Amino acid sequence: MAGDVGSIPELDQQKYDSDQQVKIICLGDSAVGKSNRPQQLSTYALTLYKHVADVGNKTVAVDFWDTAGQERFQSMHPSYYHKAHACIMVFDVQRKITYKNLANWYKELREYRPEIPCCVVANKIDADLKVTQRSFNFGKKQGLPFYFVSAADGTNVVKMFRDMIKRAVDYKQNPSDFMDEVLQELESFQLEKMEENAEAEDEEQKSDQSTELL
Ligand SMILES: Nc1nc2c(ncn2[C@@H]2O[C@H](COP(=O)(O)OP(=O)(O)OP(=O)(O)O)[C@@H](O)[C@H]2O)c(=O)[nH]1
Ligand SMILES: [Mg+2]
Repeated sequence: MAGDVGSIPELDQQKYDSDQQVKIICLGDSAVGKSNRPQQLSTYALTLYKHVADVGNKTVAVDFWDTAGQERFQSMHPSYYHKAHACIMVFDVQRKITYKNLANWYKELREYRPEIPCCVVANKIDADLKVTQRSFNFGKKQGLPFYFVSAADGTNVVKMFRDMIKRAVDYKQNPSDFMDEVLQELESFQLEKMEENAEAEDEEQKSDQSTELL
C-alpha cells in the first residue's frame, strides 16, 4: 500500500463519514478469488471497486477495498480497516489452508473493527458442486452469515453483495461500536452547528434587508 495514502484523493477516508458513502473490505488468502481476476501474479496494489446501490430510498456509493497477495503480509495496514463498515472474508473451497486461515483474518479484523458486520464466503463452488453438501462451521459461533459462491459463474454473488451492502448501511446508521458512535455524534453536532450558523446568517440578512427597507 502506498506510504502516504492521505495525499491520494481517492484514499481520503474522511468521505466515509458521510451518510452516502460506505466502505466494505475484502479479506482472505491470495488466489481465493477476492477480485475474480484471471491473473498469474499477485501484486501488492490496492484496488478500489466503486459501486452505486439503492438501499431503501437512499442511493449510496460503495467502495470495495481489495488488496492482492494478502497472506504474504504478516498483517494488513491499519488504514485498510480504518472506517470500514463491513467485511467480506473469502476462502477457496478447494484449498483447506485458506479456510483454516480465516481464523487469523477474523482475529485481526476484530482487533481493529470489533463490531462491523462480516460474512464468510466459500468461493469456487463451480469446481466441485459436492462441496455445498459439506458444512463449514467457522463463523457459526460468531453468527456470521455464510455463502456458497462462484465468482466464475456468478452463483450467489449478487445476493451476497446486496446483503453486505445493506448490512454496511444499517451498521452505519446504528453503529454498535463505541468510537463510531462518538464520531457520528460529532458529525451530527457539527451539522447542527452549521445549520445554526446558516440560520443566524439568514436572520442577519433579513435584518440587513429590513434596515435597507426602512
Ligand atoms: N473455478 C473458479 N476459479 C476462480 C473463481 N474465482 C476466481 N477464480 C480463479 O482463481 C484465481 C485467483 O483469483 P483472484 O481473483 O486473482 O484471487 P484473489 O483472492 O484476488 O488473489 P490475490 O489478489 O492474489 O489476493 C484466478 O485464476 C481466477 O480465475 C471461481 O469462482 N471459480
Ligand atoms: Mg486480488
